[in-house]
Amino acid sequence: MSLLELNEVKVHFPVRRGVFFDRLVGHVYAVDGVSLTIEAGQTYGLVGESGCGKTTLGRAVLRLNDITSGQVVFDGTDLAALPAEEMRRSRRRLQMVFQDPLGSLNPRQNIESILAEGMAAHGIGADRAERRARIVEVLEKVGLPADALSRYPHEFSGGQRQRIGIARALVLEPDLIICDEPVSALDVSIQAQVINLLEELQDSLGLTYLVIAHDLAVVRHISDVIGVMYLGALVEEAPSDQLYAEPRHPYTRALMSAVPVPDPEVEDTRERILLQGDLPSPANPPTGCRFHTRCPWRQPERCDTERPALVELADGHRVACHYAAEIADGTLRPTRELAERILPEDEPIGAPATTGADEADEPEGAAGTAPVEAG
Ligand SMILES: Nc1ncnc2c1ncn2[C@@H]1O[C@H](COP(=O)(O)OP(=O)(O)OP(=O)(O)O)[C@@H](O)[C@H]1O
Repeated sequence: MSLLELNEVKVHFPVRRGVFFDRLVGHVYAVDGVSLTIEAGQTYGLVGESGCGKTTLGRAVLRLNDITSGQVVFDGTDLAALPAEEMRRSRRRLQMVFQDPLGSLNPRQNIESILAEGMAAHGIGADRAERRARIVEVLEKVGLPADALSRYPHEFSGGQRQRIGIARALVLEPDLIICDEPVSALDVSIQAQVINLLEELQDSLGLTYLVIAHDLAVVRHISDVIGVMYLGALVEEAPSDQLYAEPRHPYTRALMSAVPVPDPEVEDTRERILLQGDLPSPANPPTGCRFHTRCPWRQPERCDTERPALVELADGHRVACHYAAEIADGTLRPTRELAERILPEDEPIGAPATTGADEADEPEGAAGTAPVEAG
């Protein structure tokens, strides 16, 4: 059963200029038509470079950002259409865990007060004693001692603070938790502990997660399904193992090729894709396929003018690329100048499909090449 369904969700931020910011000069197309479904009890991992709209999408689900258009159907109700008071009540069931635990915890409140605040706002627990009992129970679940109650955020380590952030969500008994970069502020050694905790809690409490992260390794470990975002839109979505075994979108392949592999033999021989240019501005996204300005397989005309839909190629594997099938079976070769950088030296380059790669097709503003880096 699906718990959360997004239908063509758009979040466009107005850009205003003028002395009184009264002149509308354009929009930032932060999220520009995202449709996805999250099954109850599952984890959906959302990845992509910094600025691609992951956080804005997460916040839109909670209506912390205004939704320009589209539906956010949570357990059968379209949150985008709910009156403010009903939305406030629904928020108990949808919680967010933030990247920076310290920044999201009030330094002047002790842990009991931080956790009790949300409970009181949502009418959970008849009195202070009842709330305290519940808080103690949750602190134990997240691996914190009961004496944490009277302590303050700065007295805890980064990993413990993230546990407090998780506890703050859990005391409200949510169904869905949106974890926005839940471990990226933490030491690598602590990251695994927090990820394991999230998994244990999911198993014992039947939680559903939307995990937003730039780190593909983190997302892979925890996710059932992964969605890859580029400039406000999903470019690929697949069950986690399937995505790693057979990434189909050129952008996903580039992201994956930037992740180091621990085996030196594999590391030396595997595909490495260096993307040209920087991420275009979401205030002025490219026409056609948004990735065409950086795509090693770009075909002039169609890619420049026609926006590809997210199409199901295999069971649960959706890709937004006009040439996904041809790239996968090798009938479409990358363009010549990029091919030199992405193919092993002795592999022949060629194929007529690359002929469009002349000076005139150089993407605008492509100031060189840079390995793609997410987050
Ligand atoms: N309130 C806002 N007003 C205008 N533009 C915004 C606003 N919030 C975000 N943006 C822009 O929307 C785009 C998407 O931002 P968002 O934070 O969602 O990306 P992200 O993928 O989560 O990146 P990061 O990993 O760096 O947080 C960015 O270009 C950002 O500058």
